[in-house]
Amino acid sequence: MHDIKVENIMFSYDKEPILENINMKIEAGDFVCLLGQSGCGKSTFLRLMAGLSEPDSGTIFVGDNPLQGASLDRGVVFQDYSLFPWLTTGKNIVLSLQQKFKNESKKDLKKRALYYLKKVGLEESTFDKYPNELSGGMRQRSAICRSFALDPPILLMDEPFGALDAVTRAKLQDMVLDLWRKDKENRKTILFVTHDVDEALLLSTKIFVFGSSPSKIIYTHSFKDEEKADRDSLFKNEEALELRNKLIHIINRDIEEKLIEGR
Ligand SMILES: Nc1ncnc2c1ncn2[C@@H]1O[C@H](COP(=O)(O)OP(=O)(O)OP(=O)(O)O)[C@@H](O)[C@H]1O
Repeated sequence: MHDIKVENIMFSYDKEPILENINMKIEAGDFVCLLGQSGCGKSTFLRLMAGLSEPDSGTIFVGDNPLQGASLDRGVVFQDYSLFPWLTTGKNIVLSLQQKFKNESKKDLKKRALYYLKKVGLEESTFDKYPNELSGGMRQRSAICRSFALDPPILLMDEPFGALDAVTRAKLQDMVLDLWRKDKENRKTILFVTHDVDEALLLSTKIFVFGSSPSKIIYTHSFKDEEKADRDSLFKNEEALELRNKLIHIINRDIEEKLIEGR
């Protein structure tokens, strides 16, 4: 369990600056939501966190160690489910587990996969089904199942529920919150990209709002434990409503400023 420190990260694509001077402090066990308008660089930042790209300058520390490349310590869930279509769901999960739990037998890995399939609300029979035989929600549950079964201390989630209908989305939000909360001793640090303010308010212990062109952090909010609203109280709690309006205002202002700049 390690804190994460992001120091002065700069990143550009083909000399086009995307991220400018990103600084963050994240405590181990935080549920962090990264908010911001479309195209501002949230996914780019998550790719840096995953070690899939390198910053032009600056350093990300996990504990005392500068982050270098991809690692099984950081699991990733993307919006597009990222399951190989030619393998059954079970084989997809076991294949990933084999990389981490090298000494475990296939039987034990299957047992582990089935345990987590149940945890994410999927039937055992899902194990033998191909991804195209599952609904979008079931595929995303499978991808989340794989990530939790791998048990990384840090989980990076890039708009994992963006493609789902509202009801499935709400169910999966509750499921991830539940999985994160229950693991009290060893709570994962989650970095979750979304452009949905309500989703961020429901899930996060900490919110970073990314501005655009090039992206800087334009607002940060940390919740104290007692402030945290749940789904039932979210829209009844005045402070949460005030924060919601503030976040929407900050993001809209950022969009308007970008439109004015582009004129
Ligand atoms: N591989 C790439 N090559 C060049 N430019 C890229 C590449 N990937 C992303 N970009 C650009 O970088 C900027 C940031 O993109 P990014 O996907 O990180 O934004 P985002 O905030 O995650 O957006 P969204 O919420 O729409 O997913 C955008 O202008 C995008 O067009």
